[in-house]
Amino acid sequence: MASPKKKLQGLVAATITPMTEHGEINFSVIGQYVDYLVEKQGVKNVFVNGTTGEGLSLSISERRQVAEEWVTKGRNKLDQVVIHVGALSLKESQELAKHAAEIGADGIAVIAPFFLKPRNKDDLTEFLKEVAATAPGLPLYYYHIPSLTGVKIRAEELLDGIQEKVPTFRGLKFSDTDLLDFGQCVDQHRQRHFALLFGVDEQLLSALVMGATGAVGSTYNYLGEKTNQMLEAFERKDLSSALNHQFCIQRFINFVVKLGFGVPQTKAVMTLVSGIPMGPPRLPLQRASREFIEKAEAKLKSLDFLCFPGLKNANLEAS
Ligand SMILES: CC(=O)N[C@@H]([C@@H](O)[C@H](O)[C@H](O)CO)[C@@H](O)CC(=O)C(=O)O
Repeated sequence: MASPKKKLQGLVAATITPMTEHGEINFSVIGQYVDYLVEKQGVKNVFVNGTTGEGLSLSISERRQVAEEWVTKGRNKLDQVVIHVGALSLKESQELAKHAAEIGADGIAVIAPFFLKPRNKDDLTEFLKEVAATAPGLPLYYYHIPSLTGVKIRAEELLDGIQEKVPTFRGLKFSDTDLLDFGQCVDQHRQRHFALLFGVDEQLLSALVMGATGAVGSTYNYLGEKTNQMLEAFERKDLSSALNHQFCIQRFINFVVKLGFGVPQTKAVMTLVSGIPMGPPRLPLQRASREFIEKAEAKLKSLDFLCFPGLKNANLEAS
Protein backbone atom coordinates (compact mmCIF):
# COMPACT_ATOMS: atom_id res chain seq x y z
CA MET A 1 0.00 0.00 0.00
CA ALA A 2 1.04 3.58 -0.59
CA SER A 3 2.81 5.08 2.38
CA PRO A 4 0.84 7.89 4.03
CA LYS A 5 3.95 9.08 5.87
CA LYS A 6 5.23 11.84 3.60
CA LYS A 7 2.67 14.35 2.39
CA LEU A 8 3.74 16.12 -0.77
CA GLN A 9 3.77 19.82 0.06
CA GLY A 10 5.56 23.09 -0.65
CA LEU A 11 7.07 23.77 -4.04
CA VAL A 12 7.53 21.08 -6.64
CA ALA A 13 9.53 21.94 -9.77
CA ALA A 14 8.04 20.62 -12.99
CA THR A 15 11.35 19.57 -14.45
CA ILE A 16 12.65 20.41 -17.89
CA THR A 17 14.16 17.57 -19.91
CA PRO A 18 17.57 18.85 -21.00
CA MET A 19 18.42 18.06 -24.61
CA THR A 20 21.48 18.27 -26.81
CA GLU A 21 21.57 20.37 -29.96
CA HIS A 22 20.89 17.10 -31.82
CA GLY A 23 17.65 16.49 -29.94
CA GLU A 24 18.89 13.70 -27.69
CA ILE A 25 18.34 13.78 -23.93
CA ASN A 26 21.29 15.33 -22.15
CA PHE A 27 21.46 13.16 -19.05
CA SER A 28 24.86 14.57 -18.12
CA VAL A 29 23.46 17.78 -16.57
CA ILE A 30 20.73 16.28 -14.38
CA GLY A 31 23.01 15.92 -11.34
CA GLN A 32 23.96 19.59 -11.62
CA TYR A 33 20.28 20.46 -12.11
CA VAL A 34 19.33 18.70 -8.84
CA ASP A 35 22.02 20.64 -6.95
CA TYR A 36 20.86 23.90 -8.49
CA LEU A 37 17.24 23.36 -7.42
CA VAL A 38 18.18 22.42 -3.89
CA GLU A 39 21.00 24.89 -3.27
CA LYS A 40 19.97 27.95 -5.27
CA GLN A 41 16.18 27.71 -5.35
CA GLY A 42 15.40 25.86 -2.12
CA VAL A 43 13.18 23.45 -4.07
CA LYS A 44 13.38 19.83 -2.93
CA ASN A 45 10.52 18.17 -4.80
CA VAL A 46 10.32 17.44 -8.51
CA PHE A 47 7.63 16.42 -10.96
CA VAL A 48 9.34 14.59 -13.82
CA ASN A 49 8.16 13.98 -17.41
CA GLY A 50 5.17 16.30 -17.18
CA THR A 51 4.26 19.08 -19.59
CA THR A 52 7.43 21.09 -19.00
CA GLY A 53 9.47 17.89 -19.26
CA GLU A 54 7.92 17.13 -22.68
CA GLY A 55 6.96 13.74 -21.23
CA LEU A 56 4.41 12.99 -23.94
CA SER A 57 6.99 13.80 -26.64
CA LEU A 58 9.48 11.24 -25.30
CA SER A 59 9.57 7.53 -26.09
CA ILE A 60 8.68 5.13 -23.29
CA SER A 61 12.30 4.07 -23.09
CA GLU A 62 13.42 7.70 -22.77
CA ARG A 63 10.81 8.36 -20.08
CA ARG A 64 12.12 5.41 -18.09
CA GLN A 65 15.70 6.63 -18.40
CA VAL A 66 14.82 10.20 -17.40
CA ALA A 67 12.86 8.94 -14.38
CA GLU A 68 15.78 6.75 -13.34
CA GLU A 69 18.27 9.59 -13.65
CA TRP A 70 16.19 11.91 -11.43
CA VAL A 71 15.69 9.23 -8.80
CA THR A 72 19.38 8.33 -8.80
CA LYS A 73 20.76 11.87 -8.82
CA GLY A 74 18.12 13.07 -6.35
CA ARG A 75 18.86 10.38 -3.76
CA ASN A 76 19.62 11.93 -0.34
CA LYS A 77 19.18 15.40 -1.85
CA LEU A 78 15.55 15.68 -2.92
CA ASP A 79 12.57 15.03 -0.64
CA GLN A 80 10.25 13.62 -3.29
CA VAL A 81 10.54 12.59 -6.91
CA VAL A 82 7.12 12.21 -8.52
CA ILE A 83 7.04 10.66 -11.97
CA HIS A 84 4.32 11.52 -14.44
CA VAL A 85 3.30 8.23 -16.07
CA GLY A 86 0.24 9.35 -18.02
CA ALA A 87 -0.05 8.12 -21.61
CA LEU A 88 -2.68 7.52 -24.26
CA SER A 89 -2.27 3.78 -23.81
CA LEU A 90 -3.22 2.18 -20.52
CA LYS A 91 -0.49 -0.43 -21.06
CA GLU A 92 2.18 2.23 -21.41
CA SER A 93 0.97 4.02 -18.29
CA GLN A 94 1.06 0.76 -16.39
CA GLU A 95 4.56 -0.04 -17.60
CA LEU A 96 5.77 3.39 -16.50
CA ALA A 97 4.00 3.15 -13.13
CA LYS A 98 5.53 -0.25 -12.44
CA HIS A 99 8.93 1.07 -13.44
CA ALA A 100 8.55 4.12 -11.16
CA ALA A 101 7.87 1.77 -8.25
CA GLU A 102 10.85 -0.43 -9.11
CA ILE A 103 13.31 2.46 -9.21
CA GLY A 104 12.13 3.90 -5.89
CA ALA A 105 10.20 7.00 -6.95
CA ASP A 106 8.06 8.66 -4.27
CA GLY A 107 4.86 8.95 -6.27
CA ILE A 108 3.24 8.83 -9.67
CA ALA A 109 0.98 11.27 -11.45
CA VAL A 110 -1.42 10.51 -14.25
CA ILE A 111 -2.92 12.80 -16.87
CA ALA A 112 -6.27 11.93 -18.48
CA PRO A 113 -5.85 10.15 -21.83
CA PHE A 114 -6.64 12.90 -24.32
CA PHE A 115 -7.10 11.33 -27.75
CA LEU A 116 -9.79 8.75 -27.06
CA LYS A 117 -11.02 10.51 -23.95
CA PRO A 118 -12.84 9.32 -20.83
CA ARG A 119 -16.48 10.43 -21.16
CA ASN A 120 -17.06 10.98 -17.48
CA LYS A 121 -15.72 10.66 -13.98
CA ASP A 122 -16.32 6.91 -13.84
CA ASP A 123 -14.31 6.21 -17.00
CA LEU A 124 -11.46 8.34 -15.73
CA THR A 125 -11.52 6.72 -12.28
CA GLU A 126 -11.43 3.28 -13.91
CA PHE A 127 -8.34 4.28 -15.90
CA LEU A 128 -6.58 5.66 -12.81
CA LYS A 129 -7.48 2.55 -10.85
CA GLU A 130 -5.90 0.26 -13.45
CA VAL A 131 -2.70 2.32 -13.49
CA ALA A 132 -2.58 2.52 -9.70
CA ALA A 133 -2.93 -1.25 -9.38
CA THR A 134 0.47 -1.77 -11.03
CA ALA A 135 2.18 0.42 -8.39
CA PRO A 136 0.28 -0.36 -5.19
CA GLY A 137 3.09 1.00 -3.02
CA LEU A 138 3.11 4.47 -4.55
CA PRO A 139 0.87 7.46 -3.90
CA LEU A 140 -1.02 8.45 -7.04
CA TYR A 141 -1.87 12.04 -8.02
CA TYR A 142 -4.27 13.00 -10.76
CA TYR A 143 -2.81 15.61 -13.13
CA HIS A 144 -5.69 17.93 -14.04
CA ILE A 145 -4.78 20.16 -17.00
CA PRO A 146 -7.97 20.59 -19.07
CA SER A 147 -6.53 23.33 -21.31
CA LEU A 148 -4.11 20.79 -22.79
CA THR A 149 -6.04 17.52 -22.50
CA GLY A 150 -9.49 18.83 -23.40
CA VAL A 151 -10.79 16.57 -20.60
CA LYS A 152 -13.02 18.90 -18.63
CA ILE A 153 -14.27 16.55 -15.91
CA ARG A 154 -14.38 18.71 -12.80
CA ALA A 155 -11.73 17.81 -10.26
CA GLU A 156 -14.16 18.22 -7.41
CA GLU A 157 -16.41 15.60 -9.01
CA LEU A 158 -13.53 13.20 -9.62
CA LEU A 159 -12.43 13.40 -5.98
CA ASP A 160 -15.83 12.38 -4.72
CA GLY A 161 -15.46 8.73 -3.62
CA ILE A 162 -12.17 8.17 -5.46
CA GLN A 163 -10.25 6.73 -2.53
CA GLU A 164 -12.74 3.90 -2.19
CA LYS A 165 -11.95 2.93 -5.80
CA VAL A 166 -8.28 3.93 -5.97
CA PRO A 167 -6.84 3.34 -2.48
CA THR A 168 -3.46 4.84 -3.37
CA PHE A 169 -5.01 8.13 -4.50
CA ARG A 170 -3.37 10.97 -2.56
CA GLY A 171 -4.32 14.18 -4.34
CA LEU A 172 -4.06 16.22 -7.45
CA LYS A 173 -2.05 18.67 -9.43
CA PHE A 174 -4.57 21.29 -10.45
CA SER A 175 -3.33 23.18 -13.54
CA ASP A 176 -6.40 25.26 -14.18
CA THR A 177 -7.70 28.71 -13.26
CA ASP A 178 -11.15 27.55 -12.08
CA LEU A 179 -10.90 28.50 -8.41
CA LEU A 180 -14.49 27.44 -7.80
CA ASP A 181 -13.57 23.88 -8.74
CA PHE A 182 -10.29 24.07 -6.78
CA GLY A 183 -11.97 25.60 -3.73
CA GLN A 184 -14.55 22.86 -3.71
CA CYS A 185 -11.80 20.21 -3.84
CA VAL A 186 -10.51 21.77 -0.60
CA ASP A 187 -13.89 22.38 1.02
CA GLN A 188 -15.47 19.02 0.33
CA HIS A 189 -12.46 16.86 1.13
CA ARG A 190 -10.97 18.40 4.26
CA GLN A 191 -11.08 15.10 6.13
CA ARG A 192 -9.14 13.24 3.43
CA HIS A 193 -5.93 15.26 3.82
CA PHE A 194 -5.26 15.12 0.10
CA ALA A 195 -2.28 16.92 -1.39
CA LEU A 196 -3.92 19.69 -3.40
CA LEU A 197 -1.16 21.15 -5.53
CA PHE A 198 -1.84 24.21 -7.62
CA GLY A 199 -0.31 24.48 -11.10
CA VAL A 200 -0.82 28.07 -12.27
CA ASP A 201 2.24 29.78 -10.85
CA GLU A 202 1.10 33.36 -11.48
CA GLN A 203 -2.04 32.76 -9.38
CA LEU A 204 -0.59 30.69 -6.57
CA LEU A 205 -1.37 33.15 -3.80
CA SER A 206 -5.11 32.97 -4.55
CA ALA A 207 -4.91 29.19 -4.42
CA LEU A 208 -3.04 29.33 -1.09
CA VAL A 209 -5.87 31.40 0.32
CA MET A 210 -8.27 28.70 -0.93
CA GLY A 211 -6.24 26.02 0.87
CA ALA A 212 -3.67 24.72 -1.62
CA THR A 213 -1.17 22.50 0.19
CA GLY A 214 1.59 23.11 -2.35
CA ALA A 215 2.33 23.89 -5.95
CA VAL A 216 3.80 22.25 -9.03
CA GLY A 217 5.06 24.48 -11.80
CA SER A 218 7.63 25.35 -14.41
CA THR A 219 8.73 28.67 -12.91
CA TYR A 220 9.84 27.08 -9.63
CA ASN A 221 12.90 25.93 -11.58
CA TYR A 222 14.20 29.50 -11.56
CA LEU A 223 11.77 31.53 -9.38
CA GLY A 224 11.71 28.96 -6.58
CA GLU A 225 13.54 31.15 -4.12
CA LYS A 226 11.19 34.07 -4.74
CA THR A 227 8.10 31.87 -4.54
CA ASN A 228 9.36 30.32 -1.32
CA GLN A 229 9.54 33.84 0.13
CA MET A 230 5.89 34.24 -0.80
CA LEU A 231 5.02 30.94 0.89
CA GLU A 232 6.88 31.99 4.03
CA ALA A 233 5.10 35.38 4.13
CA PHE A 234 1.76 33.63 3.68
CA GLU A 235 2.64 31.14 6.42
CA ARG A 236 3.33 33.95 8.91
CA LYS A 237 0.09 35.67 7.80
CA ASP A 238 1.90 38.63 6.27
CA LEU A 239 -0.48 38.95 3.37
CA SER A 240 0.88 42.28 2.22
CA SER A 241 4.41 40.87 1.72
CA ALA A 242 3.00 37.73 0.15
CA LEU A 243 1.09 39.87 -2.33
CA ASN A 244 4.19 41.89 -3.15
CA HIS A 245 6.06 38.68 -3.94
CA GLN A 246 3.18 37.44 -6.09
CA PHE A 247 3.07 40.73 -8.00
CA CYS A 248 6.83 40.54 -8.65
CA ILE A 249 6.38 37.06 -10.03
CA GLN A 250 3.39 38.18 -12.09
CA ARG A 251 5.39 41.05 -13.57
CA PHE A 252 7.83 38.60 -15.06
CA ILE A 253 5.28 35.99 -16.15
CA ASN A 254 3.01 38.66 -17.65
CA PHE A 255 5.93 40.00 -19.64
CA VAL A 256 6.89 36.63 -21.13
CA VAL A 257 3.29 35.52 -21.67
CA LYS A 258 2.78 38.55 -23.88
CA LEU A 259 5.82 37.53 -25.93
CA GLY A 260 4.53 33.94 -26.22
CA PHE A 261 5.49 31.59 -23.40
CA GLY A 262 5.63 27.80 -23.37
CA VAL A 263 8.07 24.94 -22.96
CA PRO A 264 10.68 26.25 -25.45
CA GLN A 265 10.75 29.61 -23.67
CA THR A 266 10.94 27.92 -20.26
CA LYS A 267 14.01 26.04 -21.50
CA ALA A 268 15.60 29.27 -22.68
CA VAL A 269 14.87 31.16 -19.45
CA MET A 270 16.18 28.33 -17.28
CA THR A 271 19.37 28.22 -19.34
CA LEU A 272 19.81 31.96 -18.85
CA VAL A 273 19.13 31.95 -15.14
CA SER A 274 20.85 28.75 -14.05
CA GLY A 275 23.66 28.62 -16.59
CA ILE A 276 22.79 24.93 -17.15
CA PRO A 277 22.19 24.23 -20.85
CA MET A 278 18.64 22.96 -21.34
CA GLY A 279 18.92 22.80 -25.12
CA PRO A 280 16.14 23.02 -27.66
CA PRO A 281 12.70 21.43 -27.31
CA ARG A 282 11.65 18.44 -29.37
CA LEU A 283 9.54 18.83 -32.50
CA PRO A 284 6.84 19.87 -33.10
CA LEU A 285 7.97 22.58 -30.65
CA GLN A 286 10.45 25.09 -32.04
CA ARG A 287 13.22 26.68 -30.05
CA ALA A 288 12.64 30.12 -28.49
CA SER A 289 13.52 32.99 -30.82
CA ARG A 290 16.61 35.11 -30.36
CA GLU A 291 14.28 38.08 -29.89
CA PHE A 292 12.47 36.32 -27.00
CA ILE A 293 15.75 35.42 -25.33
CA GLU A 294 17.09 38.96 -25.54
CA LYS A 295 13.91 40.50 -24.20
CA ALA A 296 13.53 37.94 -21.41
CA GLU A 297 17.15 38.47 -20.41
CA ALA A 298 16.71 42.25 -20.30
CA LYS A 299 13.57 41.84 -18.18
CA LEU A 300 15.29 39.43 -15.82
CA LYS A 301 18.14 41.90 -15.37
CA SER A 302 15.71 44.72 -14.60
CA LEU A 303 13.88 42.89 -11.82
CA ASP A 304 15.13 43.50 -8.32
CA PHE A 305 14.53 40.01 -7.03
CA LEU A 306 16.64 38.19 -9.59
CA CYS A 307 20.30 37.66 -8.87
CA PHE A 308 21.43 34.48 -10.53
CA PRO A 309 24.82 33.16 -11.56
CA GLY A 310 23.62 32.51 -15.12
CA LEU A 311 23.00 36.21 -15.67
CA LYS A 312 26.04 38.26 -16.52
CA ASN A 313 26.22 41.96 -15.54
CA ALA A 314 22.89 41.82 -13.73
CA ASN A 315 21.46 45.24 -12.95
CA LEU A 316 19.67 44.61 -9.69
CA GLU A 317 17.64 47.79 -9.56
CA ALA A 318 13.87 47.48 -9.41
CA SER A 319 12.02 47.88 -12.71
C1 LIG B 1 0.41 24.92 -19.08
C2 LIG B 1 1.66 24.83 -18.27
O1 LIG B 1 2.70 24.52 -18.79
N1 LIG B 1 1.55 25.09 -16.98
C3 LIG B 1 2.67 25.01 -16.06
C4 LIG B 1 2.79 26.28 -15.25
O2 LIG B 1 3.87 26.16 -14.38
C5 LIG B 1 3.02 27.49 -16.17
O3 LIG B 1 4.18 27.30 -16.93
C6 LIG B 1 3.15 28.76 -15.36
O4 LIG B 1 2.04 28.93 -14.57
C7 LIG B 1 3.36 29.98 -16.28
O5 LIG B 1 2.17 30.27 -16.98
C8 LIG B 1 2.51 23.81 -15.14
O6 LIG B 1 1.23 23.75 -14.62
C9 LIG B 1 2.85 22.56 -15.94
C10 LIG B 1 3.48 21.55 -15.11
O7 LIG B 1 3.49 21.62 -13.92
C11 LIG B 1 4.16 20.44 -15.78
O8 LIG B 1 5.11 20.68 -16.46
O9 LIG B 1 3.75 19.31 -15.61
